[in-house]
Amino acid sequence: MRNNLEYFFRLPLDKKNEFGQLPGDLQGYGQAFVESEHQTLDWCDRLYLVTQPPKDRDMRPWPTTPVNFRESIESYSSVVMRVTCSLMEIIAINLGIDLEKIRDTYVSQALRMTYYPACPVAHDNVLGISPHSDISTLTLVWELNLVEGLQIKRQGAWVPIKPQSNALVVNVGDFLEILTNGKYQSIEHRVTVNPHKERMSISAFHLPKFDMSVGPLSEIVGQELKKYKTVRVDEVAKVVFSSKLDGKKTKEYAMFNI
Ligand SMILES: O=C(O)CCC(=O)C(=O)O
Ligand SMILES: [Fe+2]
Repeated sequence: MRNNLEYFFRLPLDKKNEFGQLPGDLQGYGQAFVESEHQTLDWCDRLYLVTQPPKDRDMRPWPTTPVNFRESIESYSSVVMRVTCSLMEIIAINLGIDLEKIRDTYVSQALRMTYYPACPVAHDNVLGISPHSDISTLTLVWELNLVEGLQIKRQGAWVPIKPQSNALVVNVGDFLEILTNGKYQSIEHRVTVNPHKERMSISAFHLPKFDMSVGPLSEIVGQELKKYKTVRVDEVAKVVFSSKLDGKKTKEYAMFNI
């Protein structure tokens, strides 16, 4: 997978554009979230694909170069889905809830593969990815070439996450925060640029079924006050995925404080 992704990102632009995003569709190769000519762009290239469940796949933007790329995306997708299922089982036990109650909340998966070129004229305003929290239940991030850049916000300060070989970073997403009425909190994060080294990562977002609504689980809320409204997943996703990632904007749409 690592070699295939690297090979793909190094192809000439016209070859990559054969699998480019089409207007109105987020899937494929490109720089998402370009709203205006005046906005600051994130310093990265992306390949975004919906990978699970298999019936939701649109194969058009799945690259055919290198030849076994599709196969490796498919097997990577199933492996991270299995890891996610195990993590969600542990989370359900930890919360003292029946897994069946949340099984539908991580059945969809999308992979965002990102290439961050080295940025020799690093500038304070340039970021690999602007601060945001993920619109997911759980996100598993693989920092494939072990280059630093990912940072999480902890007690108001940015803390670098040191890449580990043979390890994935697990981010709690906004839907898990909503479902658990804030018991699990989504994490704000960003990616900084590196003046010398390029960086590659794959984020696997696990999301609820698109046509369902998600709100705090009654078993978890109990006598507490509900902190979030019940929202339709497709509506939240439409708003968030079509706007530039930005911590505040995501929170505005996803946190739903009453
Ligand atoms: O590149 C990374 O390490 C994280 C990327 C990320 O936050 C995202 O794709 O949402
Ligand atoms: Fe993220």
